[in-house]
Amino acid sequence: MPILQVKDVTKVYEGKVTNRALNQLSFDVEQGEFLAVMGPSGSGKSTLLNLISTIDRPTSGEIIFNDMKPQSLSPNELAYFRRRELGFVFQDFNLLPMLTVEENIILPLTLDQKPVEMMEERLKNLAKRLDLTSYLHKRPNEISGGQAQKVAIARALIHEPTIILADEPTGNLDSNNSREVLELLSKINEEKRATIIMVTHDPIAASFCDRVLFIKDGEFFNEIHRDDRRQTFFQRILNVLSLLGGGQVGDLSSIRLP
Ligand SMILES: Nc1ncnc2c1ncn2[C@@H]1O[C@H](COP(=O)(O)OP(=O)(O)OP(=O)(O)O)[C@@H](O)[C@H]1O
Repeated sequence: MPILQVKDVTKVYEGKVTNRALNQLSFDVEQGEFLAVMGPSGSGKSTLLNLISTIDRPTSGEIIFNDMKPQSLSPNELAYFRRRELGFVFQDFNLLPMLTVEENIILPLTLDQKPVEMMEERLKNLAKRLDLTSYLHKRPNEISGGQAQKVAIARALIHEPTIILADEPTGNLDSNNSREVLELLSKINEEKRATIIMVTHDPIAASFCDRVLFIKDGEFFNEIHRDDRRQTFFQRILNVLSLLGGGQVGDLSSIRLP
């Protein structure tokens, strides 16, 4: 039974010009999968994340989450559902500058008024696993971008969500920090069987996933599974991207992955 089902989802933005951002898109995500979503600019990736994260509603079609339809929830139930079931990782980290690293990480539990012992226990475990212990008392402006993204990942994990949604999580990082963050996401995915959906423009980032779903003009274009070495998977991702158009695949095809 898939953990997430996107069924015939269409999203039309009405305005002076009607814009069909997604058109009858369907796919499933299994528990424990690490899925990348790729597509040219304007292909509907952010729209899709907004629908999965219940920030917006489809015009038609359904999104089913663990056998449940979030669209049928009341606004209050929906806010709780989002806080409880989803973890978010953004390109620009979205840490609160006035809070310490530690306070940022436990924020989802603070908002849910969880017991202090639970917060301390989970914080201690995560900080150790993600190697954050030495800067827990610093503020976001006192740490590097790579460290900030690790803090954001810890915050996304602390309430043990059903799905982690990551929107270009390496978009603001250099290649070393990107690799560290992607290795961390892979480790969390493998060890905790956490389900991760990651939107990315970066084929190297996508090569860390189990599957890549490609969309074009709001429609399903292709999907490929990683059943071989990462280098081969990376080359296959580049092949699909070159069919999709709009990238600089030629510059990347000679890259050897570390
Ligand atoms: N709120 C909105 N109102 C009207 N049109 C929108 C809105 N949001 C997105 N669109 C349009 O829907 C289409 C898909 O946009 P979306 O942002 O989902 O693409 P994307 O694949 O995430 O692009 P990018 O990679 O550039 O972030 C685009 O044509 C965009 O202009």
